[in-house]
Amino acid sequence: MAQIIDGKKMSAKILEQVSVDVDEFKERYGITPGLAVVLVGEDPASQVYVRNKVRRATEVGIRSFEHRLAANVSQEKLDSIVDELNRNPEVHGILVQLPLPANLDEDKIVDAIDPKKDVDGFHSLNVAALATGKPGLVPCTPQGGMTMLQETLGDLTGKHAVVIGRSNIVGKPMAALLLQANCTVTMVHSRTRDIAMLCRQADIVIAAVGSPKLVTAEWIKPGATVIDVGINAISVEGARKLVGDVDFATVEAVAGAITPVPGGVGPMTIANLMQNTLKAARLQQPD
Ligand SMILES: Nc1nc(=O)c2c([nH]1)NC[C@@H]1CN(c3ccc(C(=O)N[C@@H](CCC(=O)O)C(=O)O)cc3)C=[N+]21
Repeated sequence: MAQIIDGKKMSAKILEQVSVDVDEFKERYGITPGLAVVLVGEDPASQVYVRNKVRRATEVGIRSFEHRLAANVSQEKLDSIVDELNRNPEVHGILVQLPLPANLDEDKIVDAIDPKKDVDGFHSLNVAALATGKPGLVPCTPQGGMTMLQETLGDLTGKHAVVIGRSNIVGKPMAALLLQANCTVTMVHSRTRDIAMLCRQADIVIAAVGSPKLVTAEWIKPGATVIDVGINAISVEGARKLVGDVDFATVEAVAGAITPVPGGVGPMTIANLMQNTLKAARLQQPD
């Protein structure tokens, strides 16, 4: 039976520290860190995430600014809101909830955010910084996965990590962080031949594809650490259920350690968002 890596507990610890650090920041600069969340459209899952982010922000003493826009908002309108948030000195972090409706240009909006306020770490300059090992804002979900790995395994040097999925928001930044931590990194994706064979060689498996229960016990080397980034809403006997990309029930029996869904990477993402907001607020102070 695998050790369950408790993202709820781990994120609570991070949030406690952020709360202390926010107090210190307020004391030092006389400023409250601010996070703006922009939500376009009415996707119910997105609304849940945004509500959670706002709640956590309040808990740690970060002021939040919510912008809810109709799904048919124009690119110009969205651009002008981002521009206004860039210039607002009370806003230190800006998050535009993705995905955006198809008529909007996601890359353009993300690159319009001031890189110092880019708490998602999605701006081209932050992507470049991560790829070249320079300081910058790091994407929250991959950072959360790394914290879970380091808390569980300690030093990751020499470990073979297989990342399933090559998205810009999880797979690629995750691979960059693992590489930075001296792992040997293999990336596998929909066009990879024999994913199962490659995964079985991994000390660490990161599942980030958005395919419910894709990873089964036969893919996992006994004792390996499994980080499940998938958040898939499925319907079980008419009820909405959240499952990951990993078939938890079977994999748990072989893995050495595993993250659950819910209660795994999700809460870590939000904790890191708060950490990034404070980091961004510091970056924007003169000294
Ligand atoms: N610009 C942008 N940045 C994001 O970081 C971003 C985004 N867009 N779009 C959507 C995804 C998804 N995401 C989640 C965050 C927390 C949980 C989370 O805390 N989940 C809880 C359960 C929540 C529930 O019950 O639905 C858990 O796993 O335990 C889930 C998903 C951030 N995202």
